[in-house]
Amino acid sequence: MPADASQSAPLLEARDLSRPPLGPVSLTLGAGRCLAVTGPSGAGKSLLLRALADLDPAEGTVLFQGTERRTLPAPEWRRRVCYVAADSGWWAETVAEHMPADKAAWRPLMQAVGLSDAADWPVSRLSSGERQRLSVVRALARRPAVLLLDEPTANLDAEAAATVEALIRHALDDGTGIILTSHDPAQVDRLADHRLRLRAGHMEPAP
Ligand SMILES: Nc1ncnc2c1ncn2[C@@H]1O[C@H](COP(=O)(O)OP(=O)(O)OP(=O)(O)O)[C@@H](O)[C@H]1O
Repeated sequence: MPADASQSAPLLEARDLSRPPLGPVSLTLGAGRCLAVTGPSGAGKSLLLRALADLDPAEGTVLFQGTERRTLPAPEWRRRVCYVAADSGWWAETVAEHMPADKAAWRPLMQAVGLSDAADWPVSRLSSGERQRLSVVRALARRPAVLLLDEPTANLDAEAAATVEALIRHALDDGTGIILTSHDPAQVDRLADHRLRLRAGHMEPAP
């Protein structure tokens, strides 16, 4: 049985997704639902998120609201299905240069993660925890329909992690579908409606 995090029509659906050593994996995700992908280090969690975002070549079928991934140009797909790495890249000089032109889309999010002054900061000064919080802000500011969060609080202390979890909850309330990986069972309990457990690239039945 595929892991099922859908409530109504699926936002995202994967059928027999495979990218050795990952797969085959099948799942569905509905609007406003959160699917947690768990499993030991090296189980294939990041490979799964990257395959869903079309960042690596993969076999199988992935659909966004019934539209197959291969029928859409990659940038368009990634606008809808947005992957946020645990340690994502920053290429321009300042934080603001990575954000959309509409400041209203991201100023409140920056404030929510305790970084209201960070817009003019050079990216070279960012700590790993600041980078991680701002990566989530950067992704949410573009309002993707599906957000794929790879260990979104891995570099954060409890207080900063709570601000990111609050953003995640807010996005879920707004109807965003979220798939996250986590090594923190308590976080999975707090956020996830459904779980998918991987081991050595294969789906394990939920405990
Ligand atoms: N490009 C690649 N080609 C072949 N194997 C890869 C590739 N990238 C990663 N792997 C391997 O696939 C396995 C799964 O990697 P992945 O990064 O998805 O693990 P993970 O579950 O996210 O682990 P962690 O919890 O440590 O982040 C690992 O054994 C890794 O070495």
